[in-house]
Amino acid sequence: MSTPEAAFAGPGILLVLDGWGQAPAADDNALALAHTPVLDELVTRFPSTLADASGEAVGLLAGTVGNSEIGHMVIGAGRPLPYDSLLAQQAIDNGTLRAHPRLGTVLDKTAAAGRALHLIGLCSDGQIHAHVEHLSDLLAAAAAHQVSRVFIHAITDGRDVADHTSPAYLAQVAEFTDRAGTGRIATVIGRGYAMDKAGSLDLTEQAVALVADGRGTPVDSVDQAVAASERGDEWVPASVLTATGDAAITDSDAVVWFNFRSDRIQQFADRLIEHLTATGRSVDMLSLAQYDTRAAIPALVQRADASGGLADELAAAGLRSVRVAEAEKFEHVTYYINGRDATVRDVEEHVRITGEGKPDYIARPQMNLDRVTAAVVQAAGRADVDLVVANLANIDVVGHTGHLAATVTACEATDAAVGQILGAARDSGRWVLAVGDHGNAEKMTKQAPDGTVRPYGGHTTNPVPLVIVPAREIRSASTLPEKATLADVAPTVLHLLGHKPGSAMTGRPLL
Ligand SMILES: O=C(O)[C@H](O)COP(=O)(O)O
Ligand SMILES: [Mn+2]
Ligand SMILES: [Mn+2]
Repeated sequence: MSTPEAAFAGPGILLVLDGWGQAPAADDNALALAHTPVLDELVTRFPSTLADASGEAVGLLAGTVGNSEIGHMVIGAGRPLPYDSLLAQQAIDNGTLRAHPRLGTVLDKTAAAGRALHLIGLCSDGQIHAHVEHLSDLLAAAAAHQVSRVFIHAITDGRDVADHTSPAYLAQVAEFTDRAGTGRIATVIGRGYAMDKAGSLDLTEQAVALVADGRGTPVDSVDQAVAASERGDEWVPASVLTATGDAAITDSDAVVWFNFRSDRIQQFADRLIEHLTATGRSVDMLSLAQYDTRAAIPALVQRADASGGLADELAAAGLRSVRVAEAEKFEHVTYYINGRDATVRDVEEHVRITGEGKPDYIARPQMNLDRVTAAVVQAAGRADVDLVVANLANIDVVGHTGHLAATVTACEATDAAVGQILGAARDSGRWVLAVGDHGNAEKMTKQAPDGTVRPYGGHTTNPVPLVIVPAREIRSASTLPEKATLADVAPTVLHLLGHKPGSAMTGRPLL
């Protein structure tokens, strides 16, 4: 293998700009609207390309938007990884989900005892946490096993899909139950409550009380539940469908979670398990894919092996890395980039930046970026650190508000931070590889099914910029291939550090 051009070789910084996608300038492109002299110069002055960060290139179904988990996992693994959404869809398409022995056993037991099956999950087709159609397959399985009492506890989205679309998804659920001949929506609640992951247990407890004990506002219809929210689909208050009748979880019932992604449902699952145990209710519980809960829940779809990635290669080579991100993306530069592996290797240091109080992303789009930047600059100045891995969260996290002006400010704050980090890299003789993990802020509107164009804070299928800034100020003759994917990042990083890509990596060094 060739050695990297001298200007690039040596210690470096891998900088993930979360939600940094590429799209032509438009009046809903926050990145293009923002004044970003540093980012603009980066892509014109240094070797750069566009990398695929969505769909099959990273291990998702074709045409599926990227997300932070698969994005960071593929950046770390150096190869596409079949993600949980893809594995669930394959299991549905080839019939193995419906025929899963674990599911069959639980459904038979539930049917024989005349107990209820509770299906809990996010009802949208955002395909980041869940796909409402997966519910349809579980309903068919319940019907095949003659489970007659099936209660759906629907979580409304408005984040991975355009806001105010939840009535359409709930109508789709009603079609599924009609088709299967079993199941009724029993409760509705917004994901802001049911899928909090910031440890705000007061929110989670509302979802637990709703699903476990039927405590919520009585409503006559799902539309009434949705209309009661003053902050869109994410914040639909805990609502009980009176027409469905008592759907509280009783002893010996079964619960199946149909979100495939763990991060935002595990807090709810943990608290529900604890609440049921504390109140003497023993249930059979399954989840569509594996969750990182305190108590293990048997899963219907197993995770792909993500070992042999950057973390393993750095450890084998004895290369020290410092990981820096604020709380929102801390797991992404540690757990996910390490292949969903919670081991902290001897040569790794993890720096988690936390703010004070509850974050308000619209009022403070800067978040705690100044402290993230300071930590990166500090780590970059250390001679014993081979690689600094950092995530700048603002473009994505603020982008999710769907608030254009705040997102523009987030882009500008990120631009200034990148400028400081580039300065520190120059001072310490480091190269910088900057890359997005998926698109977000370059597209802040979306056309709803009814044709209206609405603010949209979710992710996109756009490619992401990938730039390599040399350690020394020279005019480099190097160019990057026209096409790249996130799988090329780890091989490139190892190459710049003077090492070969790992044998499990299928991506290639871009220089
Ligand atoms: O959970 C979220 O905030 C969004 O649904 C997905 O965003 P992420 O993939 O960037 O976490
Ligand atoms: Mn992300
Ligand atoms: Mn995101």
